[in-house]
Amino acid sequence: MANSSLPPAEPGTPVIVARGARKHYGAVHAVDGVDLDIRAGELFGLIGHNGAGKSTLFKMMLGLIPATGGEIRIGGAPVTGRDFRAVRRSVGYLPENVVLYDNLTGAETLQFFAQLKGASPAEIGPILERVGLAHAARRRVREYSKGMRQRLGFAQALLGKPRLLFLDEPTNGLDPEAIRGFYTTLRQLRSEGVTVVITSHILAEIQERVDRLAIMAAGKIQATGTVQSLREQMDLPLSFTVRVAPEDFEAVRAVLAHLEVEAVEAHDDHVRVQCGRQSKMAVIEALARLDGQVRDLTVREPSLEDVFFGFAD
Ligand SMILES: Nc1ncnc2c1ncn2[C@@H]1O[C@H](COP(=O)(O)OP(=O)(O)OP(=O)(O)O)[C@@H](O)[C@H]1O
Repeated sequence: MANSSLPPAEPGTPVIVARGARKHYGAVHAVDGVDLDIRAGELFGLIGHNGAGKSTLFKMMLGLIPATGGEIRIGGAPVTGRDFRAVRRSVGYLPENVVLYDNLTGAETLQFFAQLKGASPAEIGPILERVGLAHAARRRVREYSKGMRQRLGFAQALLGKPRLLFLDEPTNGLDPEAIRGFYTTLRQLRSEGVTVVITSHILAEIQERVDRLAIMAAGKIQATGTVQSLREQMDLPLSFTVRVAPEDFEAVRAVLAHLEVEAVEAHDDHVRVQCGRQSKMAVIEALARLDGQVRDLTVREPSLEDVFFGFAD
């Protein structure tokens, strides 16, 4: 069971609440009036350009740097207040650049962090197993690859059975297989009731994996929601690829002629159609009339990258 200092919350109830959170460094408004509700048991993504303010917001949420203004509460406790010390024990944090000691082995590293956190040394073996480092437990960190160091950083964040995890760029340096394994572990943690907040620059990686996300730019949250709801908010066009023989290109144009479509372009063996979401079903119905001529049809939703540039630029 997890520590009781951050009490288990009903899934869906806000566990992190930010209201007007600000951090100014002189003229640099690193975090500039952030309102955010992160719910218990969700896998929440925070994305933004370099310098958008993500790491600063993380550190504020952890109570590591004082705010210039506004308030952040975790489990109801203001992160700058006395009660937060107890809550902090149920929070795991993987900083963007985790500091590791080259002369220690993986197991010794976790012993060191376990002491700092007041976590039981009995957790170390299972955690090393969980992050896929059991085989390297007795090797010195000096000999670790970048991906192994990152796994060890993740392992230290898991000490103390946190109910809330802040992971700043956790997949930095991981290969595709390791990234897949990492997200499997996150889903297991979520099923155990852990709330996970993660930042990443790799939008393709995050878009299918988080429950909700926030897009941050210039210290502000520009949009929050599921990937699908952000797509709908941005109202970017859908893209159809209609595979037809060149002699049928005109037939495609003809059935679409009276519909609201933004573009119809002929390519080697297909026609590319762009339309607003509201026209999607009408376009599908029209193309279905070309049964026999249309060989295949794919509909592409805007990617998170498309949505991101819409909100963050
Ligand atoms: N200690 C500091 N003193 C002065 N400015 C700072 C400090 N920490 C951060 N900043 C500035 O605040 C802004 C936000 O930085 P932050 O590291 O939070 O961005 P980020 O979104 O995490 O970026 P990245 O994706 O590159 O990690 C930047 O302009 C940065 O230069």
